[in-house]
Amino acid sequence: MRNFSALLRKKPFAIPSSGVPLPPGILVDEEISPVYDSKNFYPAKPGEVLADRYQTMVKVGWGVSSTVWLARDLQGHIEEPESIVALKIANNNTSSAGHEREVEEHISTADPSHRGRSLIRTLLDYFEVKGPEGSHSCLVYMPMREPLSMYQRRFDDSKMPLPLIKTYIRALLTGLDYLHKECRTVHTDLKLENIMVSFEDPAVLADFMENQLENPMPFKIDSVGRPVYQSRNDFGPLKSLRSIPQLVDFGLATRLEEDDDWGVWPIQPDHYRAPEVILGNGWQMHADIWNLGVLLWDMIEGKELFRHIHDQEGRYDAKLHLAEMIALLGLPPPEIMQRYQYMREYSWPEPVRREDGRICETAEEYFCGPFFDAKGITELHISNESFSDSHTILGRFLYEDLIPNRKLDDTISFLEGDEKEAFLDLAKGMLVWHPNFRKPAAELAAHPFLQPKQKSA
Ligand SMILES: Nc1ncnc2c1ncn2[C@@H]1O[C@H](COP(=O)(O)OP(=O)(O)OP(=O)(O)O)[C@@H](O)[C@H]1O
Repeated sequence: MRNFSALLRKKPFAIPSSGVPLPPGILVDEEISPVYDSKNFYPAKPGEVLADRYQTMVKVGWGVSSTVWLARDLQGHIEEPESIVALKIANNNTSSAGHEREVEEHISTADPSHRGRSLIRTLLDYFEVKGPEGSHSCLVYMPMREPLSMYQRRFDDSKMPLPLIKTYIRALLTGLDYLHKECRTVHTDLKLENIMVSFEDPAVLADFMENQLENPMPFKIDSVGRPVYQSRNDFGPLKSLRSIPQLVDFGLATRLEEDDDWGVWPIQPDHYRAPEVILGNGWQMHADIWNLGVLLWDMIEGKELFRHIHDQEGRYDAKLHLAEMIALLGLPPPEIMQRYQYMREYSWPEPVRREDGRICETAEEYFCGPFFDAKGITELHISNESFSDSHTILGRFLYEDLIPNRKLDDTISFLEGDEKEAFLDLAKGMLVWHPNFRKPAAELAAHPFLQPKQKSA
C-alpha cells in the first residue's frame, strides 16, 4: 500500500551552502578551544538532511565537543507550518552526549505533570549520524532564543527589569525543585550560559531563518578539509518580555538516587563552587542551591559575588575563595569543620586530572589544602571589624591574612530599603555553609522577595 502522508511530507529545499569565505588563518568558533581536534567534529553543512528527517540550516552554537544547528523538521504534512528544531551534534570521541541523553530522558519521564518540568530542557529526539571518522550522537531540542548572558545584554546597562528577574529566579527554583525532588539529580554546572531563554514570538525565529537564506554564514575550510561555519545566534531586539527561562546542559548532571548517595569529585564553575566541594565534604542537591545563590548577583547586580578568587597569574585559588566566603558569611560551623577533618584523608574512587594536568586523589590535593588547622579543638574568637559576632570553631583558618574586608550586605547596590533586605534574606537562605541548612528550592520559590507586587487599586 502506498504511504500517502509520506508523499506529502515536507521536502528539503535548496539552502545556499555558504557565504563569504573566511581567511584560513583565523580561528572560527570551536577552533578556538585549546583541545580542538578537527577530526572529532562532524563536518555539518547547511542543507544536508540528517536521519532522513532534519535539514540543517544554520549553526547557532558550539562547545568543546559539539556544534549546535537549527534545522527544519521535514516530518509532518506539507501544509503544516514549518517546524524548526535545534540539533546538538556531538563529537565522535565523547561519551557525554550519551550521559546527557540518559539524564534528559530520566528528567522527561520522572513526573511529566510537575510544573518545573517545562522549565528544564528535555530531549525531543535522538539519533546517530555517520561522519568520515566515526559516529556522532545528535540530540534534538526545541530551538531557544539565547543564553541568559546574552539576553541580559539587551537591556540598558545589562540590567533586566526587577519584576522580570524575580519571575526568572522563581522559574529556575521551580525547575530545580523538580530536578532535585522528583529526578534526584544535581545539575552541577549552573551559570548564565546554561540558562536559555525561549522565543517571545515565533516571528523572531521565522524572520531569522528567512534572513539566513538571503545572507548565508561565512565559512572556512580547515587544514584537514573540514568546513567550519561561523555561527549566528543574534536573533535581534526583543519584541516583548514574554520569554521563559529553561535550565539546559545536563552533560555534567549527576543522579543521586538514595539519601546517602554523595558526589565527591570536583564540580561547578569556579565562582559558583559550593564550600563542601572545595572542602571535600561530599555534595548533594544542596550544592545547586549554593550555585544559584551566587548566580543571583550576576542576575541582579550584573556582577559576580566573589571578586578575589584568582591568584596574580589569574588562576583559581581555593584558599582565596574560602577566605572570601568567610568574609561574607562568617566562619564555618563546627559540624562542617569536623567533617572536613574527617574527610581529609578520603581518597576518591578514581583519581581526577586538574586543568594543569596534575593527577589528584583527594580534594585536598586538587584544591591545594589544607585550609584549616588540624590541631584538636582550638577556640578562636574573631573580633576584627569585619565580623559582628564572635564564633567558636574547630581549627583555625590557615590564611586569615587573606580574608578581605567585605560584607554581604555591602555587595548590593541595585536594590534599596525593604527590597534589599528581602533579597538578602532570600540569598542568606541559599548561601549557608552547612548544606542541610540551605533552604530547598520549593521553599525559596515562595520567598516574599520573589512574589509579584500587588498593584494598588
Ligand atoms: N536549543 C537551542 N536553541 C538554540 N541555540 C542553542 C540551543 N542549545 C544550544 N544552543 C546554542 O549552542 C551553544 C552550545 O550549546 P550547549 O551549551 O548545549 O553546549 P555545550 O555544553 O557548551 O557544549 P559542549 O558539551 O560541547 O562543551 C549555546 O551556548 C547556545 O548558544
